[in-house]
Amino acid sequence: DYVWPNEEIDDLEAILYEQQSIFGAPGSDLASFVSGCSGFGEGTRGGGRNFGAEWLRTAYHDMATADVNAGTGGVDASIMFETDRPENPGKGFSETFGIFSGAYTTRTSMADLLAAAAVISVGTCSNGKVIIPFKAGRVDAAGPGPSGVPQPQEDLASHTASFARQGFDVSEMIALVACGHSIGGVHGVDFPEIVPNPPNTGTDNMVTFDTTNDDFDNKVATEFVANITQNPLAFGQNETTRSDFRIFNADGGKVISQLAASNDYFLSTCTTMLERMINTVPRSVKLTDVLNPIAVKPRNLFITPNADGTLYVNGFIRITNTTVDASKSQVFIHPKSRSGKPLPVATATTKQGMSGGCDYPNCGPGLIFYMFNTTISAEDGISSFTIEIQNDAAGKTSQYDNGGSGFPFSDAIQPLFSLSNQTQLTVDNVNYNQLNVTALVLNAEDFSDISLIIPVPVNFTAPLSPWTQSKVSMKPLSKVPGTNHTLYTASWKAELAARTHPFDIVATGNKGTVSSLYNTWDNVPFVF
Ligand code: HEM
Repeated sequence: DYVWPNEEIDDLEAILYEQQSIFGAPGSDLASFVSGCSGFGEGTRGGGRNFGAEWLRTAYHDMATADVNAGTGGVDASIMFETDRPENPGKGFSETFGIFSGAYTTRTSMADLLAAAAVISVGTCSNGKVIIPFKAGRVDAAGPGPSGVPQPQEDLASHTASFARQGFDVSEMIALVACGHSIGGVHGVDFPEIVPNPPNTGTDNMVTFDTTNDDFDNKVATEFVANITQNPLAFGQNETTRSDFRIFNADGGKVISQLAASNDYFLSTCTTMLERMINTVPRSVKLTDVLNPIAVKPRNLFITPNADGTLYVNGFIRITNTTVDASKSQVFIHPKSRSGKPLPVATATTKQGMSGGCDYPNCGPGLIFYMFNTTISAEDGISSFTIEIQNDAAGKTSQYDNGGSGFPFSDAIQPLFSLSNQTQLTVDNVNYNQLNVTALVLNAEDFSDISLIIPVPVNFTAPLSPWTQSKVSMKPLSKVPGTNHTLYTASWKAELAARTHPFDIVATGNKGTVSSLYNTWDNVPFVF
């Protein structure tokens, strides 16, 4: 059962189900990039690019070098090191990386993001008819893997062998290729031997696989079977590159006819095949259970000291509309003090506009954001809270205690966003991000080290790099009058390429460690 916070799934859960949000990253609506399947990218490029198709092709090319018998390869983001290979032409890969690398963190692998990209792509392009169950836990490759993405000029025997290596038999190969080639098309700029490539008029000279290039549907099969297809890999000018023709006929045309006969059958087959595709991972990788939208999830929590020895505590709780009914439920926050002394109960409220959820149907429930605030004495402090919903969506009263010990939230150490800021500066023609953080630390004398820690890539110029820590020691600023809290401050500066990875504040001493982990820059005011 879910316990908050969960490093492995919190961000991916937001990417998948909190596509529309009152907050920014990581749920900053990656799905909007593929709205309508093509996404606004097509508009700005004058047509011819379909972001949904690019994301799906990227996930497949990442997986396609898997060797399931050896237990190697699969969705591991090795594709990021492999785009200079002849088997991986086109800008679809770099466009996909460009969109998703903003969500790549120490907690979310690029491989999980590429799998999520496939899920969101197909979800959007099918208008919610294909919802691929998503598991997290993929691990990024440290470098390129073997080559082996199937190419259109190869013969059927080599395609059959290639798909067998990936774990798909002939029938499954036919289905998986039909599913993939339901959206997008072949671009003349990348494959001039397959489709005409006159001077590019801004469409990259795309010829689509079927007449519904931004609908994930079985037209690719119906038009093939009816012999009216425009699919360049089936009846293109170049016979050698008619790989779809050879593959769709590999079993005498049985599977492609079944896929053509029923769109429902096509969609359910593709759900199964694509789920297997994204779950093809190296043997050493252990995936999580299938993710589901989390019913009650704290989203942003803040503590601010007042001048009179009290602490102002406020925050947001995200609740699914299958759990809460905004029109009649009442939501209460029960803070738990450090001292053991009872604290007043806070009422959480929502209002119009404080809602979110998915961009496309069937992806997840509606989400309602509740906010609360309370003032507590700094002496009592806060260590956690529980949530009570009266008259919930089922008409009952329910308590949410996060698996028993409450939702952890402590004034032992917290960044003070109102006293922090971020800025960008240029020194000697190099652009930097700078973060100036002020933090609240309780009983600072207990600690020998208080640091601001920000993960940065080991290698800024690699397509995908593991993380290392950039650590800055925090300096005491002043005591907060009437409390045992001290303000600490530190500044961190790094080249823009280091990006704004969420930051940690950690204090260590011989009595133990306290930390406030994974604080988003979105809450830090920007100063110009
Ligand atoms: C023998 C196997 C396959 C071959 C030879 C093949 C070949 C191709 C080629 C040549 C293109 C044109 C790319 C471009 O111009 O941008 C393409 C596009 C595409 N392929 Fe495949 N493919 C195969 C299997 C698959 C599979 C299994 C999937 C996914 C399940 C897939 C998904 C896609 C998608 C979505 C596009 C459209 C990309 C876009 O419009 O940007 N392909 N494929």
